[in-house]
Amino acid sequence: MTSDFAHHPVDPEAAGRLSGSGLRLGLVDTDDAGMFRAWLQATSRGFHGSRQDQESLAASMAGLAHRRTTGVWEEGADAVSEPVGTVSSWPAELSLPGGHSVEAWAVSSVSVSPAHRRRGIARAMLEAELATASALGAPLSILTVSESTIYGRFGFAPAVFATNLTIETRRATWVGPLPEGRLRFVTLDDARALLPELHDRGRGGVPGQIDVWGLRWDQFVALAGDDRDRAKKLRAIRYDDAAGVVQGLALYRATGGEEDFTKHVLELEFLLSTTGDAYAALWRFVLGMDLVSEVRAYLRSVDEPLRWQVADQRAIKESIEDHLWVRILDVPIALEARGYAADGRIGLEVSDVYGYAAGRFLLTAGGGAGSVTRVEGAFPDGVPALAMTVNELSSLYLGAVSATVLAASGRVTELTPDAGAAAAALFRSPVTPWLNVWF
Ligand SMILES: CC(=O)SCCNC(=O)CCNC(=O)[C@H](O)C(C)(C)COP(=O)(O)OP(=O)(O)OC[C@H]1O[C@@H](n2cnc3c(N)ncnc32)[C@H](O)[C@@H]1OP(=O)(O)O
Repeated sequence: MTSDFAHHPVDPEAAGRLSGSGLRLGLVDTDDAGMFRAWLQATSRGFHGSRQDQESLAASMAGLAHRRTTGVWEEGADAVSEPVGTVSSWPAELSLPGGHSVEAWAVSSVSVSPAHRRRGIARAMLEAELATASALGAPLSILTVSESTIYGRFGFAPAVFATNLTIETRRATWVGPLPEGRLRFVTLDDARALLPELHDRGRGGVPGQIDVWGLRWDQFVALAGDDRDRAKKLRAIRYDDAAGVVQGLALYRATGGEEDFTKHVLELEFLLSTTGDAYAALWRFVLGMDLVSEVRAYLRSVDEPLRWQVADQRAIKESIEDHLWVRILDVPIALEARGYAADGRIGLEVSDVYGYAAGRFLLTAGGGAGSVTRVEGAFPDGVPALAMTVNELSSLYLGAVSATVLAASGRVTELTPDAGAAAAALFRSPVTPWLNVWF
């Protein structure tokens, strides 16, 4: 993808449509402090955030300047007035099954002023993002959503799920491994220095993870953001293995305990591990904490080994939600980028109201890799085939959703008997997809 993605001209079709309503779609020059500040304040208001103070504006400006930053203004508004629509985007490295990765067009900060909603501004901005991503050669786009009802119409679909855990510590006696390494508290600055390296070491093996930007790490350790109470209570603990190599880190806060001091809640904000050893050591530490009756953990994998490391699985209550949404734009490039757990062929008839992913494709998987050809007319004899929209193909892409389930739900049509099972075998991911950040 071109390194000049931030300056690629806005989509003329979407811009023309908005112009007909007295609105201007344009890029924010992130070197222009006044213009960028106004865009950031509009975005914050759109998400019911605080009016940003100078310190947090400065952090956002430094941390987000590299992104493509787009706004919508009322015609005639000057450059430093707040836009009525905001969106940002950038090429993110998305981990795929088989230890592969792809550059995906990440979309974030979609907001429209509450005074300008339901007039098609978000639609124009999203359609412009898809056109830009496609023009720049991105095979797919990704986002995390505030509401799950907005993005299906643009071809996005849930592709990675995440779970929030509530754990009753009294029942969660540790029965897992007893690692031989060492746990020790570190400062938030030290945690900040460790997080990117630990994340980068582990993310390639987990489909759905992305490369995380610096400002997000600052926010994790409360070095950015305006929640002072959170910053005061946040603790960081690292795990070094028996050889002395750092292999994991956890961030947590203890809250509550006012009525009964033995019943604090431990909010596990982040737990990152690069080995099973580090995972077990950090979870064991968290669950064994004195004066804590409940642990709450956020954005965890839907397939946590933890379930098998406590005496009573019912100590863990889960609340699963869609998390990462995917929108495939170029079917051959996207499907050839990932690895496959089985050999075989499958025919895919894909419809897409925007046209990007529409067509008939033959996927041939062998030796872990896949190749895709376009098919005119019928699929070859004997090849199992499925029909679906781009949404379902996007849900299947990372292996978190099974084609048999989508076939049973009626979302995917089996054009030949048992094609769902054949596709499920090909698309399956041996590692459960997971994404541990919002963007
Ligand atoms: C990737 C992310 O950034 S996720 C964050 C999304 N942003 C937010 O939640 C912030 C608060 N909300 C907002 O700023 C706005 O309400 C937005 C961005 C969600 C929608 O902006 P609008 O300009 O009002 O949307 P627009 O008028 O273009 O509507 C486009 C379509 O989405 C639908 N839509 C808009 N908002 C919603 C919603 N909250 N829930 C469900 N559907 C919605 C509209 O009905 C319309 O559907 P249609 O064209 O198929 O009939």
